[in-house]
Amino acid sequence: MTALEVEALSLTRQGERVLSDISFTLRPGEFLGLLGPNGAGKTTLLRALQGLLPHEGRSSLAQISAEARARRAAFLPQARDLAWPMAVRDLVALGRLPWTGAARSDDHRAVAAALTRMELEALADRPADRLSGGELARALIARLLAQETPLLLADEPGAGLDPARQISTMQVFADLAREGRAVVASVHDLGLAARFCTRVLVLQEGRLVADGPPAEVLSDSLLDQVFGLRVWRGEAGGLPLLAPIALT
Ligand SMILES: Nc1ncnc2c1ncn2[C@@H]1O[C@H](COP(=O)(O)OP(=O)(O)OP(=O)(O)O)[C@@H](O)[C@H]1O
Repeated sequence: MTALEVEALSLTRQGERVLSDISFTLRPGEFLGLLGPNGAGKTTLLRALQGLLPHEGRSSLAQISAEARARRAAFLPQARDLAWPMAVRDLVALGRLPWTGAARSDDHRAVAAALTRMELEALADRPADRLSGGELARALIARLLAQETPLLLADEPGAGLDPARQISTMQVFADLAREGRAVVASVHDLGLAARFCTRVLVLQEGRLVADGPPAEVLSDSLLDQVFGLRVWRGEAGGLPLLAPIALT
């Protein structure tokens, strides 16, 4: 059983090749970190594989109806927009909209669980337009969680979060993967990707240049070649530490 199959996906925008021949298969239990420099194609890939952008090739998610897709995959876009002011609890409850019939009896539990996972209980009744940027980012992640889909797609979920919240959010995604969901998140923090992701996929100029466990993929030569970075490496609590030091 697979959570997502992407086969030979390519995309051209304004005559420029933005994605070239991307193929990968994701299984339940995987937390995939999508890495790559600015402009490498991470956002484009996250959108194209849902069928939100015209592309060549195949994605299992792009082939199904929008209704079925919303029950299979939840998406956190890069923009942290709030369409109109509403209480945080109601914002999170929007994640339940794809569900109908008997599944709606789970709404209360799913919203409460998402608020708890993102430590938002104390803010649940606050109008979402009166949150800080990081608090709103957490509320939007809670909306993603409340959708309770087998696959979660998140574009830079750590953006705007303080270091502790970045760690706890990566931990939430890692836990969800361990519980049997599949997660794809674009991540700029190589250290967090190394610690929490079970697998990383590295994009460079729209091409897939590496795919595998972080310990194997994030070699000195790859980080030099793709990011132009030299890193410090260590270990804490049985998990790898990796911190950029300088440009190569
Ligand atoms: N609307 C658009 N029209 C044309 N080109 C675009 C458009 N949006 C993005 N691009 C180009 O597509 C390429 C990939 O962009 P994308 O946003 O997917 O990169 P990214 O890896 O998500 O970058 P970042 O880390 O900066 O968020 C870039 O060269 C970008 O300039």
